[in-house]
Amino acid sequence: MSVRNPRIRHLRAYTVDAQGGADYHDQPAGHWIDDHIATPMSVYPEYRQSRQSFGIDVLGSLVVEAEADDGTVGFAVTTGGEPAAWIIENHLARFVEGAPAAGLERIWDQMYRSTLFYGRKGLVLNAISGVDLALWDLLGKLREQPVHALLGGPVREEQVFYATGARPDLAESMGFIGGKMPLRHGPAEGEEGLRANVEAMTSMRERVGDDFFLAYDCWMSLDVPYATRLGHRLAGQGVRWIEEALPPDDYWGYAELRRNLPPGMLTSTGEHEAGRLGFRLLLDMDCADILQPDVGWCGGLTELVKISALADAHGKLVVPHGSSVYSYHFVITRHNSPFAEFLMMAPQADEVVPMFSPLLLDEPVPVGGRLTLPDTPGFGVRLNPECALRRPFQH
Ligand SMILES: C[C@H](O)[C@H](O)[C@@H](O)[C@@H](O)C(=O)O
Ligand SMILES: [Mg+2]
Repeated sequence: MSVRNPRIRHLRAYTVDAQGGADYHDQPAGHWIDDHIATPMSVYPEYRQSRQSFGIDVLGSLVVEAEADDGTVGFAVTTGGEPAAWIIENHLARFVEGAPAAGLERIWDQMYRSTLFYGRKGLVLNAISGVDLALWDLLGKLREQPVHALLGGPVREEQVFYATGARPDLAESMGFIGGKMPLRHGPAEGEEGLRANVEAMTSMRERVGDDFFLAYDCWMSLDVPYATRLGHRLAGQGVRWIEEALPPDDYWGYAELRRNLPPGMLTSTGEHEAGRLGFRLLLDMDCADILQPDVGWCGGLTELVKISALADAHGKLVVPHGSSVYSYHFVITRHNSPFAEFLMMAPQADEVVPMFSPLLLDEPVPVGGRLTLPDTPGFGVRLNPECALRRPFQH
């Protein structure tokens, strides 16, 4: 069998006008994901009730297409919208076009080094991730292999999932192994808020079985004293981990919190961290038991492979944040990623719907909390032709 290894002739970045998609925080009113959820902005009463009120959905979805000179097209979706599209078209495309489709490492390195003067994390790494994932999809299609095969192949037959959403009790009945709820109140909401946070978890524990794990997602909203008190008030309730309690740059705080939490209650973070050096800091400083890179934000699959190897060498789990099919292809190939996250995108978290709906076709979802990935080449998904793409900048 001959190996097709053409060059990349075109890189294109699009935005999408539809709601939802890769920017899954962009949902209609009444959706659980935009209900009263604790955030760093909860210190301001006027921004407590809705995350959209402070702009959680301003970026929008990004679609990146990479076309090889034999006409094969790979693509990926993530968040980033117009600002990321601008970076890709005006800056990153030069490192991709003309390069061999199998030259992922060199392309990644050039994108990263050339943007260091304004990048390193955040939006620029979103853009790099989008390009990197599109290139993995392209390579899989050229090689006629699923991405998980390019990564070394599955280490297990099927993937099990925990669910994130407002209704872990319903998730349990759907077959998920655990449920993670958003914390609703931040420190500025005082003792009453703390009591409500504890009561919400206590009542959820009463509604689920003893073997079903629960976790609290704090979305960067707390400080060390509050998170420590919350952890101790929840002791004995089968709370497996306290997630992203602090701002992502507070490595010192995470290390302290990890020491403070009651035995058996783990610390997790990394959803808003990027790059192997960011994760190295989390590991070196003993900040967390579980790392949660988002493959659409942390630098893509090329970087996630390195982050995961570092974590593995430190005996830590990597349970990637969301990112749908892009993380499933990775998780199935690694022993230190024993389960995956599924974000419940149904407005009331009462049914399983594809996370990036309506943007992708063939997006796999867990059934009974489990998933066997198909062997379709690349990531095995297609763009939904009903979602109109717009290319705001063309190089
Ligand atoms: C539910 C959380 O507040 C976020 O919306 C979600 O993106 C995330 O933090 C997660 O871990 O899934
Ligand atoms: Mg989270």
